[in-house]
Amino acid sequence: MPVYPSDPYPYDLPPYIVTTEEMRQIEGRVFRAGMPIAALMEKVGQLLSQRIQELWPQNRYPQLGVLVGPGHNGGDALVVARELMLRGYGVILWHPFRRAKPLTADHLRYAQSLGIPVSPDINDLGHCQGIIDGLFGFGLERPLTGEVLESVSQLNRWQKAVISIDIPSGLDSDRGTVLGGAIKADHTLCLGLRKLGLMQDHALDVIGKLELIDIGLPAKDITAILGDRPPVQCLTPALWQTLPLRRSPSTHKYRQGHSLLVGGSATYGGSILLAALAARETGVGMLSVAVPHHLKPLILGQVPDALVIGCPETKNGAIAQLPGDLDLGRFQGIGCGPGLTTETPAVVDQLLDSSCPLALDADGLNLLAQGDRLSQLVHRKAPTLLTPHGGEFSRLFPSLIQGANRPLAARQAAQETGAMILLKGARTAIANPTGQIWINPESTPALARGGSGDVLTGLLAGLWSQMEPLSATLAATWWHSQAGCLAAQENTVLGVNAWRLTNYLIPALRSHPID
Ligand SMILES: NC(=O)C1=CN([C@@H]2O[C@H](COP(=O)(O)OP(=O)(O)OC[C@H]3O[C@@H](n4cnc5c(N)ncnc54)[C@H](OP(=O)(O)O)[C@@H]3O)[C@@H](O)[C@H]2O)[C@@H](O)CC1
Ligand SMILES: Nc1ncnc2c1ncn2[C@@H]1O[C@H](COP(=O)(O)OP(=O)(O)O)[C@@H](O)[C@H]1O
Ligand SMILES: [K+]
Repeated sequence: MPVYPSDPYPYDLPPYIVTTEEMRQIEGRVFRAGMPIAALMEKVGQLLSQRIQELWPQNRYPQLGVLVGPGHNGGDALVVARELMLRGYGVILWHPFRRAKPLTADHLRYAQSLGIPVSPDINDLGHCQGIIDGLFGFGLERPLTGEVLESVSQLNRWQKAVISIDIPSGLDSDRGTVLGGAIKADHTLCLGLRKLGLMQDHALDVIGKLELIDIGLPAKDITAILGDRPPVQCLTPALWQTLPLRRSPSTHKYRQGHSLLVGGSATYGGSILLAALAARETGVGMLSVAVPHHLKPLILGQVPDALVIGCPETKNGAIAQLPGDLDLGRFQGIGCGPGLTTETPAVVDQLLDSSCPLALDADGLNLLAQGDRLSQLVHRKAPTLLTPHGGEFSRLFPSLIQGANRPLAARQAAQETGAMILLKGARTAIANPTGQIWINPESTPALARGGSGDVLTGLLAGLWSQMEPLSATLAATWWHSQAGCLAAQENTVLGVNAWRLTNYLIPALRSHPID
């Protein structure tokens, strides 16, 4: 199973993610330059037909139902319907609309001239093995209603195999929200460039497996529209090449970075251990772990190569303070938060006051949300990363409506705080203060369990001591989810506990050739 769908991006552009408006502007340049709309539609239809035949061989999918909308998404679907019929598939069209765009109307008329049946009744598609969804693409402007909505619900109840063209119909192509109702697709064949709405956590159950179909949009048209904007793009396997895997023979441990992890408590002893186990897989030269005194034997027992700093502790077994002689200037990457509890804000204040690159997670974030710490963050000079999951993000940034558009909310939070924001989720979004956004297109629900985030914090702390912070953050996020995917592949989606995840970090790394 390819862990990452092959990305047909031949023009070495970043794998951009676009808004509906940006897509329209790019396509507008192509049409103004002379590409006939009908020609592009025909090209798109041929590309889609080829891919659908690979996904749905005729012997297993002899009868196909095609949903034909009133716009060019419907036009695409009609080209596909005709081409598949000519290749021997049984095809029936569903088109309940009274009017359609001229090009779509022409294709409908031609399909009918070829004898392809058209019905306004969705039940006439009940015998089909597969449904191709060409109802709406990025032109959907308002919620589905009436008969269209009822038919979409009926179709979803059938639970047939569904391939959506460009976007599952009913989905808002920017926000990924459902407008009244939406087709639930097994595959979404996205045309040309990924739409922002397809990268939203809440849309994933509707999208199914997302594939990009290269329709030959010239790089010059893409960069003409996107070039001067802070890009929104996907993480890609190229990140494997950025990991610090090349070492000079003459290196020594002090040249491979020194990271510090701060956390752990009587209530939460394991999370800091998980972070430490992950940090050491990054090959960091030295790893220090500051924990309450009573946890020192636990860490030493499991991570004997770590320098464990036993800290004075509160009566509840949390860190009361960092040792006075701890020189934070020795560290090039600090990860603070796993299992910390919110008992001792002074620990976070001390780290925030330091000039160290700092990643705050879990209770480190909950303490940051208290008082005016967050508003002061913009004055911090050293690189700072916040790694909230949805709940922590809402506590930190209650005014930012992340639900509808998590990547844009992360961007706004980054611009407000001057920190990098890694908003964890099914499609983790990373934003930096200049407005750039990266979205991880590939992960696994196997990670949706306690401890997964602690492993990420360890990777971040370990890589921040060896790489430039942004590259380290992107690489850690990619590495973390790829390890999760590999672990799920070999242990089922239920078998990826955080401890096992730490044991899949090196196998995931090893499974990708390093040039
Ligand atoms: N541009 C190109 O040539 C290319 C485009 N491509 C393909 O075309 C898609 C974009 O095409 P599009 O712009 O025609 O929009 P699309 O989503 O097909 O239809 C929207 C239409 O539906 C209507 N409508 C809206 N809401 C409605 C509702 N709730 N209930 C009922 N009707 C509703 C609305 O009409 P209205 O009623 O608003 O007048 C509008 O006309 C794109 O996703 C890709 O697949 C690619 O092939 C590349 C080349
Ligand atoms: N449905 C999902 N699909 C993919 N990744 C997920 C999903 N749910 C959570 N994750 C990932 O799992 C990790 C969970 O982190 P977090 O909630 O902080 O866990 P904890 O703090 O308990 O360690 C994050 O990296 C997140 O991106
Ligand atoms: K569609």
